[in-house]
Parts: sequence; structure tokens; C-alpha cells
Amino acid sequence: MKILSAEQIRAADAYTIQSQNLRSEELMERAGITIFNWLHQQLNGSPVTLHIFCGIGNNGGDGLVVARHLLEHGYKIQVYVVNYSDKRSQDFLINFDRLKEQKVWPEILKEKSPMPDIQDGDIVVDAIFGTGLNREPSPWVGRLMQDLNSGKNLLVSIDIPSGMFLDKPSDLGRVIHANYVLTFQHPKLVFFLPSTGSFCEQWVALDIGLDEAFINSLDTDYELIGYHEIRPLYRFRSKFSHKGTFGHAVIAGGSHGKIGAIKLAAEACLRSGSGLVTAYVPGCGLNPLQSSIPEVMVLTDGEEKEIREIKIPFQPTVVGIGMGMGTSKPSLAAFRSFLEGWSSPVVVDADGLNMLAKEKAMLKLLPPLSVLTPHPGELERLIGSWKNEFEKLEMAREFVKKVGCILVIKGAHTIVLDKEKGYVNTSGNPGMATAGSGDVLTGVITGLLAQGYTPLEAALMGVYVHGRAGDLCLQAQSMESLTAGDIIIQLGTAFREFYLEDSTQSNEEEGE
Ligand SMILES: NC(=O)C1=CN([C@@H]2O[C@H](COP(=O)(O)OP(=O)(O)OC[C@H]3O[C@@H](n4cnc5c(N)ncnc54)[C@H](O)[C@@H]3O)[C@@H](O)[C@H]2O)[C@@H](O)CC1
Ligand SMILES: Nc1ncnc2c1ncn2[C@@H]1O[C@H](COP(=O)(O)OP(=O)(O)O)[C@@H](O)[C@H]1O
Ligand SMILES: [K+]
Repeated sequence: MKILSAEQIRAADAYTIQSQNLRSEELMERAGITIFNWLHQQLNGSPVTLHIFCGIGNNGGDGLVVARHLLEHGYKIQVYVVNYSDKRSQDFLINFDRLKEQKVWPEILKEKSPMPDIQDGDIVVDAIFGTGLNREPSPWVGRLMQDLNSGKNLLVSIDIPSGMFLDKPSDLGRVIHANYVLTFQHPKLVFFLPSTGSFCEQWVALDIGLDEAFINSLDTDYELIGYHEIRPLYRFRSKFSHKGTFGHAVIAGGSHGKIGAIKLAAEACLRSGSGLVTAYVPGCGLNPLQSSIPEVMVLTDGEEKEIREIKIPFQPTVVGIGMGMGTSKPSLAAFRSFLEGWSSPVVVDADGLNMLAKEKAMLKLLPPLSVLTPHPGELERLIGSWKNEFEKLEMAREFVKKVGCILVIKGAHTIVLDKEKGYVNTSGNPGMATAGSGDVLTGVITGLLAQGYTPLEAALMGVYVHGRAGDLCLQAQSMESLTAGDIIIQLGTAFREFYLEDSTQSNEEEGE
């Protein structure tokens, strides 16, 4: 699903108004009714009081439409106009009048107005600012937002939490902390970034009939990735395939005390369908690996405790490298000379990334479209520190263009970047914040590359399947107990969902 910028949202609104021959207030009516219907479905006529805080623009206009429909359906409402400017929008005014016709006179809130009386358990609907926010809210509006945030009330934001910019950092002291964001048709990037995402606990994208053909024609910087985007990439196996059809992956790394990283990655690689898997480890890895995963072949470099040479006596399809490898000088030299002699894409993780960060000149040795899988700490070592999430993404995009790689920025919503765009993953859960889960991801991506998926496909499918397997773990256990090994076990079901026609999988229109 496409993630639109503020400008693209405005263009989609304008195009829809023109192509469907609507007045803009008709689109606002449709938007407001859609929000009302969602609320009505959840509340089912409950006698709870809803406090609707409206700004003076079109987001406020949406709030007024919602208020009118709530009233008509017998809900108890209190409506406020947060009067931060005199420039009320045309459609706001139309709906203000319509509400007054229903004998509702909203309370006008100004700088010195006292905070309205809201009882614990009442619901607050936030329609103060939408996508039209173009400067920080005034301090008094910020204080109002803080008061609303500190109440014991369910907070529902229309379109976006008020005070949040779509494409630049916001002053988070002046942003509504929404329990639900009811957004129009397509989610916004800020829902998925760590700093702003925590202000959007759950989001729902409601279809208001914006022109999808137009939206599909837009070239967006980001897309949201879930089951429906990944399934078409899945390749069914032909009846006459054999293990040679699915490639031979090498998983290289490990050091004394960190052979487990290779065990996890090699097993995940095998369980993701690589025909053959060889682990390349220092001597201390031989016995544990051979006894714990007999399907995996093991090569050692003669050194006992760390890798000092990488000589692979056959031509593997793909190499996943770096997990638990350490960053000592001899290991770094071995990594460098391996890259000098290697030309097909590699997957680089963990200490592989740390070595690239230590000696940035090695980045030039990376074969084109290699997949790099940093967590935020590794990313910072690679690209330098950033002031905010937007700068981070810009710097990461520059890096991708310069190095010619695919970058998998791991996190709650992992973002895969190639030179064209960013893909935001929707699967996964905080139970996956556990030792070794990244090693499993590297194994999965390497396994997919071994079978002939392109590097971008392997990164996208790998990230999705890894998160989905993590979600499946929760059907039988808890976030606390989830381990990286459990994710590997659930890979089977995660892949199997690709050939079930009627999967109940991942509804991208809702997220948490
Ligand atoms: N354009 C359309 O056809 C539709 C718009 N919709 C709603 O319209 C919203 C966007 O509406 P608007 O563009 O009117 O903008 P907002 O309602 O987000 O903001 C109100 C106005 O206040 C001004 N403003 C911005 N930041 C300010 C600040 N810090 N202090 C004081 N004034 C400030 C701006 O000039 C802006 O126009 C969307 O989020 C959505 O809720 C929906 O009704 C769907 C259809
Ligand atoms: N809160 C979360 N929600 C979803 N996925 C998460 C969350 N925290 C971590 N993950 C996933 O778990 C993995 C952690 O990787 P990493 O930090 O490299 O762990 P390790 O180094 O222990 O292997 C990543 O794929 C990341 O996206
Ligand atoms: K809002």
C-alpha cells in the first residue's frame, strides 16, 4: 500500500473532487460519515460522552461532521472549537452552521479559556489539526493538548494526531497522544517511525472513496508491506526441482562463545528453503554445529577461536556473513580479502557491518545489490548520527545510492531501502526484541537469495516472513518467552500461508 506525502494527499483529494464531480464539502461529509460509522460500530449506542475538539480548518470541519452524526444517532456530545486562528476554512464554516441548525453551539476555546470539564472514561475526539499543520501550534494549544493527553480518556484522532507534521520532526510536547488514529485511506509514514509512532498506538485507514487509480499512479517514496504485497513474490516449486535448484548458501562468522549466532542463521537459512547450507566458522564451531544441525555442512579455517581466512573451496550461490564474527584485525583482513574476490551479492550483518564501519573503504568492495541488515546502533556506525528520524532516512537513502546496496533498517517497523524507495514492514512484535532474532533474519534473507529471489525480493520477503513467524509464536506463548529459535520453528507456517488461498493474514488497513 502506498504511503503518501502531504502534497500527494492534497493532490489525491483535489483529483477526487474533480473526477467525481464533488464539492469539497461533499468529500468532507463522506470523510466525517466514515469516521462516524467506525465510532458507531465500536460504541454501539453506548451512553458515554464524546468531547470533540475541532480546529478551524478542514480537520476541524471533519470533527464537526462527526459531531452532527453522533448527535443524530443519540450520542451525548460536547463540541469545542480550538480557535487558534481567525481563518476558518469554507467547509468548516458550512459545517459549523449545520451544527448550529441542530441547536448545538460549540464552546469557543481561546488562549485564556479554562480547560473543559472532562470526566474519566469520557471519549475525546481530536480534530484540532490535520495534514494542514504548517508551523508549531501556539503554546496555549500545546498546553491544551498536554491536558488532553494527561486525562484518563480514550483519545481518538481524526486523520493524524494533532500537532504532528507529516514530513518533518514535530515538537512532541505539542502532539496529541492518540489511542486510535482514524486516517483516510492510506496510512502516513509517521505512524511507523519510532519517535512519532508511539503517539499513534493503533491506526485504522478508512476508505473515503479517494481515486485509487490516481493514487496508484503516484510515485511515492514509501510503501507499506504486508501479506498482500509479499504473496505475489512467492515462487512455487516445480515438481522436478532438486536441491541443486535452490542454491548453496554459505553462512560465515562466529567466534569463540558466539557460535550460536551461526547456528541460528544457518538453520533459518535452511528452513527458508536454501537447497544446501554450509557454515563457515573457526574450529571451535565444528562440533557444536555438526551435532546441533546435521543438515548443515561445516567448513573451518584452521584457526580455533576466530576467523582469519575465508577460503571457500566451491562457488556458493550467496554468502551471509558477519554474525558473531568479532572485529579483530585478522578477521577484518579476512573479510576484506573475501570481498576482493567475491562478485555476487552478499548479506552482511552484525560484526560484518561493524567491520565495514571501521574501514569504510571496504564499502566499495561490496558487490552491487548486497543486502546490509543493521539495527539502529550498527546503522549509526555506518552512516553517522542523525538529529531526527527524517534526517536518518535521508542519510540512509544517500548511503544506499552511494554504495549501491539494499539496506534493511531493523526495528519495530523494519524499513527496506533500495535506490528507488523505502518499504515499511508491518509484521513482527516486541517479543522479537530478543537475542539472536537478527541472526535469524540474516539466515532467512540468505536462504531466499540462494533460491534465486532478487536481492530486493529476498529482503522484502525475508523481513515480512521473519516478522510473521514472530507473530505466529504468540499464538502459543508470550512476548517475554519468545526466543530466536522459536521464530525459526514458525517459519514453516509463515511460508505455508503463501499457498493458502484464503489466508486470514495481516489486514493492512489496521495496525498497532
Ligand atoms: N481537502 C479535502 O478535500 C479533505 C480534507 N480533509 C481533512 O482536512 C485536513 C486538512 O485540512 P486543512 O488543510 O484545512 O488543515 P488543518 O485542518 O490541518 O489545519 C488548519 C489550518 O490552520 C492553519 N495552521 C496550520 N498550522 C497552524 C498553526 N500551528 N497555528 C495556527 N494555524 C495553523 C493552516 O493554514 C491550516 O489550513 C485533513 O487532515 C483531513 O482531516 C478531509 O475532510 C477529507 C477531504
Ligand atoms: N519491537 C519490535 N517489533 C517488531 N520487531 C522487532 C522489535 N524489536 C526487534 N524486532 C526485530 O528483531 C530483530 C532484532 O535484530 P537484532 O537487533 O540484530 O538482534 P540480534 O543482534 O540479537 O540478532 C530485527 O529483525 C527487528 O526488526
Ligand atoms: K487530528
